[in-house]
Amino acid sequence: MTYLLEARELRKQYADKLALRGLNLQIAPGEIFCLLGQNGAGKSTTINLFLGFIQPTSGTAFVNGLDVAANPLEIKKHLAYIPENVLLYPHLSGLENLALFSSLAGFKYSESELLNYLTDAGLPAEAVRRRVGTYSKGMRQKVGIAIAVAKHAKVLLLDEPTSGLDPKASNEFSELLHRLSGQGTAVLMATHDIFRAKEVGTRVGIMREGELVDVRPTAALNAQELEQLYLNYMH
Ligand SMILES: Nc1ncnc2c1ncn2[C@@H]1O[C@H](COP(=O)(O)OP(=O)(O)OP(=O)(O)O)[C@@H](O)[C@H]1O
Repeated sequence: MTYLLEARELRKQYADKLALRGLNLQIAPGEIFCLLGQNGAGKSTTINLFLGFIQPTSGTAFVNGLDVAANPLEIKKHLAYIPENVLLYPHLSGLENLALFSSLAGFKYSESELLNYLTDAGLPAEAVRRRVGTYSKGMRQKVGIAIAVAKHAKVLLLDEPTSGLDPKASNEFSELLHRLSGQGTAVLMATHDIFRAKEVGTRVGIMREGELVDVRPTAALNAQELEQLYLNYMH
């Protein structure tokens, strides 16, 4: 099987900090893998290596079977990145942002198709023509998801996507992820939210000091057991 995301002995040394110590990870289509770990554990470094934002010191990150370092442009077609604060053009509407980003990815849609993507992602109809500068964080996340779906991204990389969202928005976000994973999208999500990880993830991985110290299928744990497991590793 071709994994949509794979890390082989991935290492990242910053000037004076070994941030990732030989990560091995495989994420299949339809999986939602949640990375848990304290501040500084190496979660964002992992995501940034898959995005090609930074270069590995050694080892390889693969997206859809392609070495990220050797195919920096090609892999971007397969990826959508949703950070805590989705970066959009604030002076453009949600509709205009979606039109712009999907055309940059090579897709031209009619207005009604664009509207469908936005409403499917849960953006209220009243907001679609409003400037993004007036949107809440949850609304920007929804535009981010609409962009991911419109560009047919096979992989979603999420860094703290639900941090600061209210419970309803966070729950809607989880439902969207479930829907996308049902269609075969692979998701890697860094989060501090153990409850959300248990609820949305198919597997959770616990990172400590640049190492993946435990990986579990979420179905095998309840939220309390997961919290206990996490805390045990943090001592
Ligand atoms: N550009 C950089 N230069 C030097 N050190 C860095 C750099 N980026 C990250 N680090 C260090 O690498 C380690 C891993 O950082 P990383 O951001 O991956 O952690 P994280 O698990 O995402 O943390 P958080 O939960 O706070 O986002 C930390 O010790 C951090 O200080």
